[in-house]
Amino acid sequence: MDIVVFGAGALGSLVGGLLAREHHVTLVARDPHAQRVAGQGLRVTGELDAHVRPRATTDPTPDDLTCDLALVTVKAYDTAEAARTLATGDSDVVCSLSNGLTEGALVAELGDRVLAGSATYGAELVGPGEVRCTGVGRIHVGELAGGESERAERVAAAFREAGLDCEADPAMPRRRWEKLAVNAGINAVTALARVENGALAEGPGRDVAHRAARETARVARADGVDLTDDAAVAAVDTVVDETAANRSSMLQDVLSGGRTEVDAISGAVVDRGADHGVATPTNRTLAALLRAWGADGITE
Ligand SMILES: NC(=O)c1ccc[n+]([C@@H]2O[C@H](COP(=O)([O-])OP(=O)(O)OC[C@H]3O[C@@H](n4cnc5c(N)ncnc54)[C@H](O)[C@@H]3O)[C@@H](O)[C@H]2O)c1
Ligand SMILES: CC(C)(CO)[C@@H](O)C(=O)[O-]
Repeated sequence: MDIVVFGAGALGSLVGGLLAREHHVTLVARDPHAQRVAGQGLRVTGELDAHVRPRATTDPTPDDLTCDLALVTVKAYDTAEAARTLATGDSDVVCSLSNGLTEGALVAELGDRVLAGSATYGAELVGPGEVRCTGVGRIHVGELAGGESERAERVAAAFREAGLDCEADPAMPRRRWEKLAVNAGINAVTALARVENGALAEGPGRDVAHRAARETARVARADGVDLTDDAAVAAVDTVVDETAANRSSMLQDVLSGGRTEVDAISGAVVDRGADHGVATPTNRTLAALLRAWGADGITE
């Protein structure tokens, strides 16, 4: 398969690097990472080990972006720009692995080429040309509206050929909303309280994370997705348990003084809730506090 990975930072370099063992992969990345990959290849270290030579570019032409599959692995807030650039090429299928609700920005530019995706692999960019796998997870792909899908099966088979754990999921809408509930609960609370995920196993943070997840489930149901409050809360508890020692991606963003994905996570729950007349006071408060930090944030 001809595969473009748009936004090859941590996750995109890991997934793109592993796919390059079997497929023709182009990484769209930024320098100095792109330059190092183009010159010396990409090393995958940590829980997996590979040295591969995908193509890498910072400034893709429409020809570079013409492919069987474009994977979008930018931070959620860069999705709209990625979609505009991808629209200059001719990709058969486009699939985002970013956290948060990003499909609106993709569909606006790329229409029905867009598939939903999610990834639970863990990745850190160690430095130019090297990505560390911090957790072997699983990738799911499927139609935005759900249902069986030949093209999602094709994508999943191509991932498996390259040795990645990947399944086509006919219930992607539910999977994505459940992941949103997890991120709305864990990411926002750990980023604001400055605690590891495991701190939400008990105490006041747990209660706030549960409230945020229950609100997300209510909005999901108003959106036509069958996600119960109990299932959303159970998903938060499972991830807290399985990733107790992790610093969530949003906590890492706050600690490094970077921009957070608040708009696509807590903010998306609030906005979608407002569309359906569902009150989301906990997510509204979390989003406001994260935005207050983002406007004037102290990192020490
Ligand atoms: N890192 C993980 O373990 C992990 C796991 C699951 C999901 N995610 C999600 O995946 C997404 C990406 O996360 P990440 O940790 O890889 O972030 P990251 O910041 O390491 O990677 C994103 C990369 O996209 C690049 N980029 C953005 N716009 C670009 C453009 N126009 N041209 C070229 N490059 C561009 C950035 O420079 C950056 O290197 C996020 O939504 C995150 O929540 C990450
Ligand atoms: C699953 C998760 C919450 C684990 O830290 C992760 O999605 C994150 O950090 O964004």
